[in-house]
Amino acid sequence: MAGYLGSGKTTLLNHLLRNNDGRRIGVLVNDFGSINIDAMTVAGQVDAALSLQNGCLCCAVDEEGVDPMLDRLAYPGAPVDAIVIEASGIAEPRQLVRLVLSSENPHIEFGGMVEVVDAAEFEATRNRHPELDDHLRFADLVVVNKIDRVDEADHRRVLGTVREVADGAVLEAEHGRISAGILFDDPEVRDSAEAARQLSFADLWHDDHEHDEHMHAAYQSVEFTSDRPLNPSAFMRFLNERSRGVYRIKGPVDFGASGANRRFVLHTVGVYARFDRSRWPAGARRTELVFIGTDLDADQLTKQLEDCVDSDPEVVDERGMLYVARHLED
Ligand SMILES: Nc1nc2c(ncn2[C@@H]2O[C@H](COP(=O)(O)OP(=O)(O)OP(=O)(O)O)[C@@H](O)[C@H]2O)c(=O)[nH]1
Repeated sequence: MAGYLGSGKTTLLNHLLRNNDGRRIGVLVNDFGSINIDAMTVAGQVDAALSLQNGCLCCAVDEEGVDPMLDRLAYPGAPVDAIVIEASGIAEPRQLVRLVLSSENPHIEFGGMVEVVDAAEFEATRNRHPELDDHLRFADLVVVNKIDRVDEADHRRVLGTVREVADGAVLEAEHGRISAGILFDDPEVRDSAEAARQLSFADLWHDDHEHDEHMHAAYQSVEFTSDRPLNPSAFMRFLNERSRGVYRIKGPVDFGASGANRRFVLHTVGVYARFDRSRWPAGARRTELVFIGTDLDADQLTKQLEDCVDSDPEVVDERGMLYVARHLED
């Protein structure tokens, strides 16, 4: 997560921690001066936070320190489901994403780059920092925050400009209240002992805002399933041209004989796309994709995907599989 000084990164982070829907969220910040997650997580005291085993792991890191810190948070049976890295106001988001993507830790999956923008300061910030446009283009999700601080005309203008410049999905928010569901997968079902620990975390949390579920900025999810294989060329064309509101896509894809009857599990965030190849469990061979994003047109998406169904799945589409192979995990 990135954003200029005072845009509301910490506020958004605190909102996610409080409204985690049972997800255990670890936190990495590279500028402790700007973060006040809670008195219970004293700056840099990773071990103290770890010993709470409740999903909030705070530690001061510089960018070079990211990989070892990720290794400390992500391992089989780790106490967190998702990690939020908050870049300081001046950090270069690209560098941070490169570090996450280049992590060799098999338990790390890139979840997306979120850029937080202050709606009231947007134009002034953009004048002072023309590179903001680059950051908006690069972000997988832009959160236009502090909507309460602008009048309707400014609101419309700022949102219009952001939508024009940004390549990814755009959400508006007040006090960083977005739904955790757009960023994170559903929490795993845990045993009651762990659920109790999560509760004690919520109890510990110093909540100084009214909790109002209805204030969460909405996102949509659209599901597509097909028992008939998809044509790889058609599907890769669809992926390349997917609507910019699509923040994430995940799920298995059946490419039929073209994919040597294997299961290709797709995971996309913004423009990033990856396939993991595996075998189909008995009786479960079908394409089952979930699309998560903003401003999604469910009918259009469904129609586009139906058009990807292979009319001749026994004919091997080698060319299409070459495109798929570019996104295969090593
Ligand atoms: N009115 C209003 N104030 C907000 C909103 N979101 C955050 N703030 C306030 O804006 C100030 C800055 O918010 P932070 O969350 O600390 O911003 P930040 O991006 O973490 O700041 P740095 O870490 O300094 O870059 C705080 O006083 C917040 O309470 C919002 O949507 N509306």
